[in-house]
Amino acid sequence: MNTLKTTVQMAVEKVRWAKGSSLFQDVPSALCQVTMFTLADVSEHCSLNDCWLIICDKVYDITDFLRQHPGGEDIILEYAGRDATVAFHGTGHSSDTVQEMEKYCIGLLIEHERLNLYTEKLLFKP
Ligand code: HEM
Repeated sequence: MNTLKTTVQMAVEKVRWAKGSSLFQDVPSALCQVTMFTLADVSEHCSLNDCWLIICDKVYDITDFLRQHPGGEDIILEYAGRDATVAFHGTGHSSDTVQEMEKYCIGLLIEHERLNLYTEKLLFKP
């Protein structure tokens, strides 16, 4: 796996995301570690038993949730291993879901491969 995780990157990301996202709220900064993934990393997790998605540049491992998804597992599997931002927001998920899903977040997309860094702010915190 090509996972990139360096001290400098983690420090920069921590500050950025603490400002713009609920991801690290209430997490003591000394314990705050951000794992970076490339698109290639994420693409390796594209099956029913190992399913990652990218939504707003965050990486989610939803393997444990997949079979309980109210919209069905097939619709998510179409996006397994890749970016599902537009599909996720296009299907009008509730704000409760947006908060709850943070427990599945395992890290961030590496900066130069991001598309939607500020989208979360625009969509969820008008
Ligand atoms: C982390 C990823 C996801 C989570 C945690 C999630 C969770 C949920 C939840 C809790 C609902 C019930 C409605 C609500 O409260 O929002 C729902 C509905 C739905 N989801 Fe997702 N979802 C995810 C990704 C996706 C993706 C990528 C799609 C692709 C199009 C999708 C399509 C749908 C559809 C179509 C419904 C409506 C089901 C219905 O009302 O019959 N979801 N999802």
